[in-house]
Amino acid sequence: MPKSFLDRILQTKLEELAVFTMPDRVCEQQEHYSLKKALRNANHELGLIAEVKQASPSKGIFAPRIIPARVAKAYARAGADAISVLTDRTYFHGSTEHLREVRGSVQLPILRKDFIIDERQIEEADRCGADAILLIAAALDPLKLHEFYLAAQDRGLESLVEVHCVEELERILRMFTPEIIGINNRNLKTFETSLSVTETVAKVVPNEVVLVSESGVHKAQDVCFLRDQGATAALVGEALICSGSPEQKICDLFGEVVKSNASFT
Ligand SMILES: O=P(O)(O)OC[C@@H](O)[C@@H](O)c1c[nH]c2ccccc12
Repeated sequence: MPKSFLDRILQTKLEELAVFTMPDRVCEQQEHYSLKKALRNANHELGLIAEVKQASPSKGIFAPRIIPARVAKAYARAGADAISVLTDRTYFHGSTEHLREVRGSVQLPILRKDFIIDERQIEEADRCGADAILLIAAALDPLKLHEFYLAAQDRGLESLVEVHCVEELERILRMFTPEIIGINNRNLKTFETSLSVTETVAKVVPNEVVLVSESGVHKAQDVCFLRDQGATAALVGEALICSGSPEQKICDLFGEVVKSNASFT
């Protein structure tokens, strides 16, 4: 059997973690912002986590010259409820530096987007200014995932638990009920996206959970569709970054801000 792409990414992570050094704290951290509360109290009819993303394994580098802090400020001005920052260097050209820069530029919850397989990465996220971390069900067994979820909680960090299919979700739900569940519309083998993944998996997500639909959102109809499936929020990267004007694109996709509580500096 050829190794799956996720296996390759996880192998690289292991190698990187072998030479890991813990960074200093970004600043005397104030209280964490709550991702869950921000999404429940969204500025648009569907919440938005806007992602700072320069590259992906399927597309290569599509935004070589973005300035993360500047992009994050534009997202905040347009009414994004939270910011996701990719920190994986090898496959997504991100970095924890981006996380620090974004932390210094917006007063919104920040999600650290990476492949977390070691508790040290949770402390690192905290030190670099994140408010939440991503935990990928396909990368962790449910026991480990729950352990990391609790470790994050101990630090005041929330977790977005990402699944790709009903089976993955059911395995997690047998163990515990996460407060925020992300359904990734991207097939990790083919990299194709289909919002029908959210349509199928959303039916199994308990009502009280904050449901985030991730990847493959490009049009205003996509946003309407996801709202109809019961999503609380969408996580959007490429469509915003590649648009040339993230502010305009957010307005095109999400419409008018229905309630302005965005704060930014
Ligand atoms: O650029 P898109 O199609 O809007 O997707 C954003 C986000 O969902 C995607 O970057 C993502 C979802 N889950 C991940 C896990 C690791 C790395 C990246 C991701």
